[in-house]
Amino acid sequence: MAYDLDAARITSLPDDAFYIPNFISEEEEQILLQKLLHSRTHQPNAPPSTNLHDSTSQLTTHLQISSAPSPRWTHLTHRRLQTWPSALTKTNTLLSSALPSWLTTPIIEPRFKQLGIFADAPHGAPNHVLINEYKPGQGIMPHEDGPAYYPLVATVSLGAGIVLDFYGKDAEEENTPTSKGEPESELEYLRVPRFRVLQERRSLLVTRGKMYTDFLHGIAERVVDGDLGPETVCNWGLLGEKDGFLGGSFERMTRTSLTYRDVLKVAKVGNTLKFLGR
Ligand SMILES: O=C(O)CCC(=O)C(=O)O
Ligand SMILES: [Fe+2]
Repeated sequence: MAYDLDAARITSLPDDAFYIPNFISEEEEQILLQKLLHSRTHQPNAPPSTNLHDSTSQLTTHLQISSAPSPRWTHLTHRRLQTWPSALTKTNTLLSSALPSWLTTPIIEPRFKQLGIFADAPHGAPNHVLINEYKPGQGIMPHEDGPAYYPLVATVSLGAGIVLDFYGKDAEEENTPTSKGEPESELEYLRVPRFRVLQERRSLLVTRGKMYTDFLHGIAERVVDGDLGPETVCNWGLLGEKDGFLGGSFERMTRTSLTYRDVLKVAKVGNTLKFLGR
């Protein structure tokens, strides 16, 4: 399949954001979800994989033991998370290690390559993937991804749709009081998103440049995403299957995101082991 990045531009957003529906097939989505289903919860001393047919997991298990922390599910209060190939160090450095093939093919190779989205990134390709899983009612607080990464995130959504909210960084300007009178705390202010992007399952969302550096992004803790339409959803015209959203709302289901990034600082694991061995 050939992709035309410019046709995918979300023109109502500041530079730059792109949306491609049906970026992966249903079969590819199922393979990825199966991989994640069989990942165990993070246990520092977990025994190696016994799945003899799974050479990827054997290889990564070997790498985990010899080098990096185990990238299995870590449970947070509001979602659970995997970090591949490993979490960054305290100085935002990635210990160099290949991504497993199920995260690489076909998403990075050949599709990101065809789109050229990481062509200008320092490593020419993503070297890091965060996987977040959200059950209905779960979300992620407005935040920015920060300077550890080249300012571009490519997100593939699995399992279900979800609305991603973007907020201006200037809190004063963006916040509106939820009630009249003196707010007791900052929490009394309800942040109103400046932009909303509906990410369908199997879609790709790319944000870079100003969209990366000048805005916060978050996912509201809701069980229903509502108020959906051409006026309120920035990528409405680019959606693959609008029919499911014409009623103006949908019930959340479990949604998993793969967020691909290029970590700027990379250390060779060999050097690190030498350093640790001293
Ligand atoms: O799940 C998403 O689409 C957003 C995840 C996110 O913002 C992050 O991991 O930094
Ligand atoms: Fe983020």
